[in-house]
Amino acid sequence: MMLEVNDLSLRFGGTQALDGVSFAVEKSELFAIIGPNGAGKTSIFNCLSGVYRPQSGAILLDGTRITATRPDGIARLGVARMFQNIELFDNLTVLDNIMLGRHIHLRYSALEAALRLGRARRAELAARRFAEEILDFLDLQAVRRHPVGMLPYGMKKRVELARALAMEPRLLLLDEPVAGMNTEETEDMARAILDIRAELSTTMIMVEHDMRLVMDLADRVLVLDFGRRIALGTPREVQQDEAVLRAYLGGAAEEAT
Ligand SMILES: Nc1ncnc2c1ncn2[C@@H]1O[C@H](COP(=O)(O)OP(=O)(O)OP(=O)(O)O)[C@@H](O)[C@H]1O
Repeated sequence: MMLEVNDLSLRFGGTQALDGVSFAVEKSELFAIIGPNGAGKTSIFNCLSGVYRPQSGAILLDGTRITATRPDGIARLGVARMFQNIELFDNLTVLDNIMLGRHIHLRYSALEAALRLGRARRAELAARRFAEEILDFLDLQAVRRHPVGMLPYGMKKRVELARALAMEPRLLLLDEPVAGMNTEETEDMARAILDIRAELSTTMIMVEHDMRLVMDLADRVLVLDFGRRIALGTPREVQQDEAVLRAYLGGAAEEAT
């Protein structure tokens, strides 16, 4: 298993955000986490990326315990996150935003960087080549020199995805990747996610409210309600699960069936 989450609990004062949640994600899997508002989805992402520290339980990435690792350490271990709210630099170009995502891979000393010699120069060139590949891969070449602030919403999200991919993550966290998108933008994003899985074999965990997208794309789905795991299985399995239907009574899960 590439990721193991064992008996994770997280509390905020009187609120039990996560209550003994366990699941495991296989390498190259596209894993989804769903649940009604306040179910604990974002809390899991925040634990996985080191933003929150759970009171109990363990998170293992390729066997290494990362439960108490800080966000920068987790990023360096290869966990990248595409945020729900766009966190790009509006005044910088698409290419520069993507290059920034790459900087944690450029491990050279300040002196080398200043002199732009040897290792630094080679690393910079490799980063540039890789950024170009990602621009091709996500069909962003036409806007590479455009300031991100000028782009339409759907394309900004694609740049955000490109920046996360630039870290060559072994685990990519997608935080509501199609929130606020129209039908066409949603289809583009779905295709990009499928391309990433098919061609890069990146392991992905997606939190998403769009049931149709989750059911179409995910290999397996974890369903949370009030911080507890109520179901885990294939999209077909969770859609037929009694507890899931109850949690979503009158909600999106029924629409998707
Ligand atoms: N920083 C925090 N301080 C206090 N309570 C929090 C904090 N973060 C989350 N919570 C609480 O923990 C519970 C789970 O929240 P979380 O954001 O993980 O749910 P969610 O499933 O992502 O919800 P949504 O679908 O609305 O984004 C909620 O009751 C929420 O109010």
